[in-house]
Amino acid sequence: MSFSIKALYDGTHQLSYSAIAVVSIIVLLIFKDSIISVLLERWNAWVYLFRGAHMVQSAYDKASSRSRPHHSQSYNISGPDNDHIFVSSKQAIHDINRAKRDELSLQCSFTITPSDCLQMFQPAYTMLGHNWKDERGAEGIGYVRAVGTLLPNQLLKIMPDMWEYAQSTFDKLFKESQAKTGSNEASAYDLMKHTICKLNGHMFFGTELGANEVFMSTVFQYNEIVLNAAEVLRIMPEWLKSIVGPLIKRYGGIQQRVFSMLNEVVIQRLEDKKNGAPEPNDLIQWIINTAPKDGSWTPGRITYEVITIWFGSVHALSSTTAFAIFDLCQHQEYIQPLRAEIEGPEFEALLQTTRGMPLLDSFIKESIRMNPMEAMAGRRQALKPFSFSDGTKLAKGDWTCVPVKAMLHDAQYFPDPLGFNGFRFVSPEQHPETLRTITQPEGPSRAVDISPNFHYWGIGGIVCPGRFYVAVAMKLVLAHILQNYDIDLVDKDAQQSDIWRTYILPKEKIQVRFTPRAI
Ligand code: HEM
Repeated sequence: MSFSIKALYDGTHQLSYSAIAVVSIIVLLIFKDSIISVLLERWNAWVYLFRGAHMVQSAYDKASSRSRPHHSQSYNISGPDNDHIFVSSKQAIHDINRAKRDELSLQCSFTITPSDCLQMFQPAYTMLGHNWKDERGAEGIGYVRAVGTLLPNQLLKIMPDMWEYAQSTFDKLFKESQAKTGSNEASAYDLMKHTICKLNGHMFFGTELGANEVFMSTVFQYNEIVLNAAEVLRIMPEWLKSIVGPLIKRYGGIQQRVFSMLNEVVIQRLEDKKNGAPEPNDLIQWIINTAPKDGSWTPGRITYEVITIWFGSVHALSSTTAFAIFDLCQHQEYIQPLRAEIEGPEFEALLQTTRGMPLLDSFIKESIRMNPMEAMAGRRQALKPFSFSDGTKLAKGDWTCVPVKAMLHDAQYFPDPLGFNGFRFVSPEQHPETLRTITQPEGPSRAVDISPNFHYWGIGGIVCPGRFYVAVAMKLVLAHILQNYDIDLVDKDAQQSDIWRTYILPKEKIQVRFTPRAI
């Protein structure tokens, strides 16, 4: 055996081992603080993968206990990809909103915009290598008008079909599950993923593809692959990613099939538009109509835009609806007043106006408040050094965001923050006699409203334009279930969510008993 540290080698291994040990201990003692902090940081970054949402909450609790109300201090949380400096005071959020475009990027952290794609979906391997420019707006934000203006404007027209799909899809899926398992018990999350996929399929892809069983089942599989594969790829070092990524890209030819089928429709639609043919009412068409006017987008580019919005929409909506089903099971006292609302004139008002059903709306908002599927919102990156009014500083490249879940569970904004008060967002006069719950001090509000305490839909310049559709889709699906089934959790004590990074997702294995009602 030979040693490279010759100076420590005196001919007897015994002595050289001891010398190395002594030197190592001295080095460790001198650099102990830095070594411990590096190890802790790395350790925390990995713990973050499994407990990110809890870490955000406990750091928020600590910071809040040190500060005056409404002045919560900022704090830093390290993740494997990057650190995040969390801010939550009104002033700090105001600082983010008034930041100039060259100070804080308007990149979007959620599931939809180009930068999300780059980080969350790993498009190089999950979207046939589509190369997005990593800046919101770099290639136009027509999609915001498509989803936030054209879709709500058309909701009234597409709602009768949505209602039809909500009913027929859920019942069909339930019967299939019943036939397979011989019982009324089924995974609520799985049922919601399929139901929402069908509902959204109609709104996104219209009659050509929305009603095409082959396309819809392929796009469902594609959804599952992208979300799971992208997370696996995100934690891999680059060299391993370059080996595993191409395998995912080729997996079953699914990406290619979805792309080709959709792209074919886009090409046909562009042709029809040139010829002045009547336009269908779906997201493919709205994206075509809001693409840059200079015609710089190829059919492929339009196809990718539709696919990206598709992923975020199905994933977020099915998780949120599954959580609402868990809440209905756990808080059975709300079922009777909600059924009364569905069976009364309010449901008709919803179908006539896309608005209405204040009790169900409040229940959904409370479910969202209790189970937001993300612990952080409003992520922005400092493009140059940036100072908040309270002195918190961001160096160039740092990320900042808002601890959305912790704020939704904070008593200074929501009385009885950890209690489920399904009708807290309607006025006390609207509370059914049998069920009086506490209300919000600021007065009634709707699930889609944005307010200084409710950052669930994003903050400042980037808020979810799909939220109007979300509210309608959830109301229709929940109304159908409430009207036609008694529901019940099979295991009332089971943990209902999984945490991955700062995402909080419903557990797939949670079974709900859907007992058809004799109506
Ligand atoms: C419950 C379901 C949903 C939740 C919780 C949700 C949440 C969000 C949030 C928090 C943002 C802002 C991102 C940020 O600040 O980092 C966002 C953006 C966005 N969402 Fe949603 N979303 C949902 C469903 C949908 C649906 C169904 C659609 C499409 C139909 C949609 C389309 C979009 C788009 C296009 C953006 C980007 C907005 C922009 O860049 O200005 N979302 N969403």
